[in-house]
Amino acid sequence: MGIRITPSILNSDVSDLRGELAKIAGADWAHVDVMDNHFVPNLTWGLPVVEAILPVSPIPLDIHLMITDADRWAPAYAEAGAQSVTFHAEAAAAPIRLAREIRKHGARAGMALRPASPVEPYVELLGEIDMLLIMTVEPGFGGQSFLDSMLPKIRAARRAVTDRELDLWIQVDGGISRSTIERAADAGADTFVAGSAVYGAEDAAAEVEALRSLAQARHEH
Ligand SMILES: O=C(CO)[C@@H](O)[C@H](O)COP(=O)(O)O
Repeated sequence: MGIRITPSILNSDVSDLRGELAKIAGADWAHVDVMDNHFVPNLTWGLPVVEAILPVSPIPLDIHLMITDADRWAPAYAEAGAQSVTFHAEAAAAPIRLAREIRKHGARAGMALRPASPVEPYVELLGEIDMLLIMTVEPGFGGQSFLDSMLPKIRAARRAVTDRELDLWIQVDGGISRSTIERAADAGADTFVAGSAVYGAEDAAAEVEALRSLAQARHEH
């Protein structure tokens, strides 16, 4: 199973996004949190900022939409050139149609679940998406503690993927660091968002590699 490290730029120095993206050139994707102050109590950036950083990013962009009107906005991020676009299951009125539309524009389609949302109601939908994002903190802010209570959900998702022989990545987001990534990898996650762990480190590039080795070692275990 492949491992992907996808650092979140939420807690980077946003006055220098180009420079901050350059620091994580060795990662797989840059994770970009779009928040609308409705779905979550925080406001970040939207399509114009994503369009501005797409051409200067050394790695593909992974867009995580924490917005209420996902059906309206998600396809535009795919059309702009994001490699992956993730909407929240709780926010999408027509998740299957939306996933198909994202894919039609050439991007990978992701679906995210808040901590309170179980995976079971969505298992029949997994064949329509490329990635399931399991939030391991309450969405909205970086720097929170990893919720160990999400481990059974990650395990349940991994079981569903294995049973159905799906080619689906399981991404975890929130509180991922050197001290939590192994637990998430053991439970079945293969794609890891890390915000403050990477941008709070002395050497962001080295931190990406440290996280990658820890997760890789668990999967080879
Ligand atoms: O989506 C979010 C927060 O809602 C994340 O992507 C955070 O940016 C992760 O930050 P850390 O928990 O790793 O500091």
